[in-house]
This record gives sequence, C-alpha cells and structure tokens, in this order.
Amino acid sequence: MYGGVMSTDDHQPHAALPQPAKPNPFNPQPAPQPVQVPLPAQAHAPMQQPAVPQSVIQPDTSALTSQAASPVLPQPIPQSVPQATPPDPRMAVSIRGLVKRFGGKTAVDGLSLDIPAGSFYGLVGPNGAGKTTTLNMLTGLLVPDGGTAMILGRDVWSDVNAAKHAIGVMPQPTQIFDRLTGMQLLLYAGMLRGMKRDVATQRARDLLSAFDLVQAANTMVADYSAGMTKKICLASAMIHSPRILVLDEPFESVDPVSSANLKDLLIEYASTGGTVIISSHVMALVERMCTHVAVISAGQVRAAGTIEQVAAGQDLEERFLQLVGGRHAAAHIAWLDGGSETVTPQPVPQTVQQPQPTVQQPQPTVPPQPAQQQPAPQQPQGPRS
Ligand SMILES: Nc1ncnc2c1ncn2[C@@H]1O[C@H](COP(=O)(O)OP(=O)(O)OP(=O)(O)O)[C@@H](O)[C@H]1O
Repeated sequence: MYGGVMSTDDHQPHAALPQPAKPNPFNPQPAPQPVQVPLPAQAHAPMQQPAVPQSVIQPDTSALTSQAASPVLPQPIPQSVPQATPPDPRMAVSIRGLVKRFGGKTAVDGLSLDIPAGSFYGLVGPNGAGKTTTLNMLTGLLVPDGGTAMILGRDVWSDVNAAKHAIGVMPQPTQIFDRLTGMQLLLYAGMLRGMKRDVATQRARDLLSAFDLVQAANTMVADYSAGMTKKICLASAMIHSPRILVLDEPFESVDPVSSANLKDLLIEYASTGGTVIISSHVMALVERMCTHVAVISAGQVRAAGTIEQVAAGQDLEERFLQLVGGRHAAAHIAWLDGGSETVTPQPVPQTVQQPQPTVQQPQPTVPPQPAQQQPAPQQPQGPRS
C-alpha cells in the first residue's frame, strides 16, 4: 500500500515500466476504497470505548510496579485508560476508540493509542490480537467500524491524501508487482509518490545498497528469496522519505546481516525525527530497538508507554506474558515425547489393513490354480485378473 499516491495524477512513469501481472497489488482490499470515500457517520461517531489519555504514553507505572511481585500469574490489566480524551494532534499518531468487526468477530475493540513523533514504537501482542487490523485502519487500507485515527494532526479518512503522504507502509510480499525487477519496483514506488525519475533512481540505488540487494537489482522480484522480498518491500516503503514508517513484522525472514543494517537505518531515521511503528513478535528485538511499546490483546491496548514503563523493571517478555495471560501452565501434550519412550505397537486399524482395490490384486507369485478349482479372490471392488 502506498497511501494516497494511488490517486496521484502522475501516470507517465507507469507507462515506462513493464505491466504488472497482477491487478492493483498495492491495494489488495476489495472495494470500497477507503482512501477515497469518507467514512460513514459511525466511523467518526463518539468513541465506543473510553479513550486512552495522555497517560497511555506515560502509564501509571506504580500500577505496573505493584504487580511485579508475582512473576507467574497474569496480572490485572493496568488501569491506564480513563475517560475519553480527544485525539492529540501533536502526536505522530493518535488513535481513539478504533473498532473493527469481521462478521461476529471483533478484531479491534475500542483501541486507543498515542504514538509520539520521533519514537520507535513497537506493537506487540499474541496472534490474532488485532495488530495488523489496527495498522491497516491506521494507514487507510481498511475502513473502521468506529473510532478515529489521526496522523500528524490530520484525520486519516477525512484528509486521507495529506495523512497518507506522511506515511510509508511496507506492502506485504503478496501485494507487490513481483514481475518487476527490484530496481523497477523501487522506481515505480518512488514515481508513484511523484518523484522525478532521476531522483527515484538515485534513491533506489541507495536503498538497494543499504539492503544488500545490488546484485539482485535487475532480477525479477518473483525470483527473490523470502528475505530479499521482505527487504525490497521495506525499501519501497522508504523511498519517498516518509515522516512515519509503518512496518508489519519487518524483520521476519531477514538474515542477521541485513537485519543489523536495517536496524541501523531505522534507528538513524528515528533519530532524525522520523517515527517508526513496527509490529513484532520478537520481544527481545522490541526491547532493544524500540523506545516505546504497546501491548495489544483482544483488540485492546493492555499497556503502553516507554519500554521501561511497560516492562516495569521486569524482562519485557515476562511482562508481556503477564499482561496477555498467554502462558498456560498445562501446556503439555502427553504423546509429544520426541521418541524418548518405547512406542508400544498398536494394532493397526482394520481400515488401514483393508487392501486398496487397485493395489491388492492377486499377487503374481501365487501359484496358478486351475480356474475351475480355485475361485477368484474375494476382491469385490477390484478388477478381475
Ligand atoms: N479479513 C478478515 N476477515 C475475517 N477476520 C479477520 C480478517 N482479518 C483479521 N481477522 C481476524 O481479526 C483478528 C485480528 O487479526 P489480526 O491479523 O489483526 O491480528 P494480529 O495481531 O496481526 O495477528 P498476528 O500476530 O497473528 O499477525 C483475528 O481473529 C483474525 O482472524
């Protein structure tokens, strides 16, 4: 997804590039196009959950600390979400009461969050917590059912082009034109953003170099490995030097060398005032790289603030487990023993022994019997020999 650039009027660059095999891969969502259409009234309706106040970025650490004494059992959710407050336009991102339902499933359940400009913000949460859905709504890919989101003081949906101009979103590998070469893909991404070809070319070279993809610059992305594809996706999100980078699992499949380079690049980017928002399951990475973290579970923010505030003096991963209650003491599967015990042979079920009609034909080694003395074997479903 390349934000509002999909509606750019600069079509000339497109003609110079090979035609992609897939239709509109940068915006895989089916119609309607949320970037073009104002939200229905309820999308901007009053928040459906108490919004997070400023304390969301400076949560009540005393509450967190007071729970630190019990390292095993899940702790109560910190009470860091008091009464609704309006979105904060000073924030890079300010979300209030965001809601998304898929049928009967509420994926995002009144989520509120403030992300300060210049922060390196990690979103962590169990599988299915609602991280991707939140990011998709934040970046205009998905129409929310309720709540509001602001990017640098502009409402994502009512001022979508301005908001999206400020962000760079890493597309998923399935969303890119993989019949382009890496260089072509970056050029395409840059020129979609209205960049001149020579500027885009230079930036593409810089990015290919930074991501160790120079050798693969003229290789079709379809022939890239998973990690290389991830890197080119990331590079395409960065080429227009956005003020906010939104990266869903950016380090997944990326090798340690590229990963280190990427981390340096992102840290430097954040140090110059850029805001990086990543979702990740790698707690150590979040703890090491991010300045802030939000723990999301069941579509809500369980805790948010600086790493130190959320960790509250503990290992972040342990704290995470407490907050989401994900570790169950009885995680034991009796038969999953790695072969350490003797396996007692069990009688093979009859259904397994049952000969297959086409396989269990009378064996050719059986001595031939006179047809009139030996009836054919009892194989009613098989062809007769
Ligand atoms: N398009 C969809 N249709 C139906 N349900 C969906 C859709 N997208 C997400 N969901 C559901 O919404 C919930 C949140 O999904 P989401 O992908 O946002 O979680 P996540 O936190 O990103 O998970 P993960 O860490 O596994 O990537 C899940 O229960 C998921 O099954």
